[in-house]
Amino acid sequence: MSYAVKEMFLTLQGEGVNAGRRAVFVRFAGCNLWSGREQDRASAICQFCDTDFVGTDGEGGGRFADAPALAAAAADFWGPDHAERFCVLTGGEPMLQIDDALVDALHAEGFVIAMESNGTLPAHPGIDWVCISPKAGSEVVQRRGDELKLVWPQPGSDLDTLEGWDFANLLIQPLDTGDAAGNAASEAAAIAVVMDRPRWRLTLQVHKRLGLR
Ligand SMILES: C[S@@+](CC[C@H](N)C(=O)[O-])C[C@H]1O[C@@H](n2cnc3c(N)ncnc32)[C@H](O)[C@@H]1O
Ligand SMILES: Nc1nc2[nH]cc(C(=O)O)c2c(=O)[nH]1
Ligand code: SF4
Ligand SMILES: [Mg+2]
Repeated sequence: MSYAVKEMFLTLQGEGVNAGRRAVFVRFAGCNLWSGREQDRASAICQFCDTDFVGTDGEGGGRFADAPALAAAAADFWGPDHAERFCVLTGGEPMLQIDDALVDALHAEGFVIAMESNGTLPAHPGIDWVCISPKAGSEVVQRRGDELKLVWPQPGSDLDTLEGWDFANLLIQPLDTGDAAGNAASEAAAIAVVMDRPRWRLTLQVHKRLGLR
């Protein structure tokens, strides 16, 4: 199978339990909860997306003919050292494209594989770190994993229900509204959740604060 990748880059994981870790990001093109076109945003299931995942024209992006080609490109971004190789598969919705061949090829290059998914498709069992970020109004089938990362506030999502799922870490991530006042309100709302429910921890998108990708 070939893979449509919007962009690929080396950075720090900015979110979640692995925040601060050196990582190659592979951003797959396409999502099942929004077309990615601004004119469709208001009618999409997921309306707050902060990401351009349309097409394959980003830096490091392209159509990769097969899994070894994609994995070799990720290894090039990491560099020759094999120690601690870590990649994050995101998008868009990465589970639309991740398959056995890709997981095997990334493992063969020595990568620990993390994934950021909306959970509407089952996670590939070979993924080493599964992060699920549920979206209100979607049917989440992947109800177990390493971290559940809820963007907040999110009308229609129920914290009690999510606490019943099988995740090792429960994280609240303030909604990036695109403006300072909105972001301050999101942060206050997220802090209030943690103060009220000690099972949850605050996670911030630190790459945005640091000016990283
Ligand atoms: C762009 S998504 C791609 C992966 C997958 N489609 C998903 O939604 O989990 C990556 C992460 O960014 C989060 N995210 C998207 N838009 C956001 C926003 N405006 N504010 C905060 N987090 C956001 C998502 O919830 C997800 O955890
Ligand atoms: N640095 C950095 N960390 C991230 N963690 C999750 C991201 C994503 O868009 O999936 C992301 C991203 O876009 N950049
Ligand atoms: S599910 Fe993820 S990639 Fe798709 S629109 Fe929502 S945040 Fe963006
Ligand atoms: Mg992002």
